[in-house]
Amino acid sequence: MQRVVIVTGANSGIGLALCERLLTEDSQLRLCLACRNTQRAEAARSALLTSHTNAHVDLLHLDVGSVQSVFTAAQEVKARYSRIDFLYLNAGIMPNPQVDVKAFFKGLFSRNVINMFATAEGLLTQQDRLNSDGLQEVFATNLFGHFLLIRELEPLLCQAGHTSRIVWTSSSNARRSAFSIEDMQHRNGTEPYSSSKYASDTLSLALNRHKNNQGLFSAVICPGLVMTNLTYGILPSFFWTLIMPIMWLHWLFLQKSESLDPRAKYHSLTSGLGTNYTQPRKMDIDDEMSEVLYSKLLDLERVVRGEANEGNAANKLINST
Ligand SMILES: NC(=O)C1=CN([C@@H]2O[C@H](COP(=O)(O)OP(=O)(O)OC[C@H]3O[C@@H](n4cnc5c(N)ncnc54)[C@H](OP(=O)(O)O)[C@@H]3O)[C@@H](O)[C@H]2O)C=CC1
Ligand SMILES: CC(C)CCC[C@@H](C)[C@H]1CC[C@H]2C3=C(CC[C@]12C)[C@@]1(C)CCC(=O)[C@@H](C)[C@@H]1CC3
Repeated sequence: MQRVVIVTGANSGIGLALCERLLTEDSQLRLCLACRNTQRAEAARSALLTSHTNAHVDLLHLDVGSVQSVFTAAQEVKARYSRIDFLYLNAGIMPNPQVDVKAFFKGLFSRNVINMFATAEGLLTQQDRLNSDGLQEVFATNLFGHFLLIRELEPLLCQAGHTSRIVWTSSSNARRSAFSIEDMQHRNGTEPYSSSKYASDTLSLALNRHKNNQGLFSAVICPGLVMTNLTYGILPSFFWTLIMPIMWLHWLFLQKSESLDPRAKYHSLTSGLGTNYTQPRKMDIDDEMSEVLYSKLLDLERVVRGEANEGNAANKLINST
């Protein structure tokens, strides 16, 4: 049977590379590129069709950072497909990133140096802002929009006798200490990216707990360091070329299909001999917090649904979460 796969943020970087790979693995796929920018999405579709001439590649307009766009896109998906086999939640942003150069040089001569290169711990801050729904933009894009999308698509994802998978593109930058359940949108901190990625790890656990019995399974992957628009937004490309000899240890990907552990994040790594492999590592998450996050996201969902029906008023949202 033709498998239906949806990829958010599919028009560039990891999302586009993933689509290439998926079509190489299974040319019969029904692949749907869920993107916010129609022009870039069409360019990505053309590029994919150049290398896979007979592929079925659909486009879907989706701004995952906008509640209304998620609702509209989900309606469209439900009209087009009768089920979803894979939903890759890959779209992500890291706005206005700043690298703390002083912390870098300090870290370079500390015992934490390997970890620093792998996770950017203590090095990266961002400037977040409120979006037009009154939500923090990084939270809305990297986490909440995807959560709403899952909720809207549950009829297609949770079907009797059928297994569907969700795959989150997380990050080694996800850190427990950057996330607070009292401030899940990260209004008061300077590491919204790390917080949102930690929240997606935690949410994945809760989704497994609530949805496995309905045939829906969630997994978290961690692509390592990949040269994309996101990384070029952090530092210019010549810099990356300069530090490449050091960074090659944290290089790209190989995913094997295996039975996935809901508490593990699947890291893409490269051995000293240049072989790519995937390694599951236990995530620093706990059941209780994942449950609280899940129910807080459901509360927020109720609020935005109320807002969407009334068609307005960001302020209520700001005050209620
Ligand atoms: N590059 C890296 O080293 C790492 C990346 N990641 C994660 O990988 C994922 C992909 O990022 P990457 O490929 O690196 O970066 P890119 O910037 O190349 O890709 C990000 C994609 O997400 C899309 N996107 C952003 N905001 C929205 C939105 N509101 N609605 C819909 N689509 C949106 C972008 O679309 P548009 O073109 O319109 O901006 C783009 O297609 C992210 O989740 C990132 O956090 C994780 C670890 C490391
Ligand atoms: C002299 C320079 C100012 C310092 C460069 C330090 C590098 C070790 C970091 C700079 C950007 C970092 C980074 C990541 C890891 C550490 C750095 C390469 C990530 C790969 C961490 C995981 C992610 O999600 C990526 C988006 C990060 C990209 C930036």
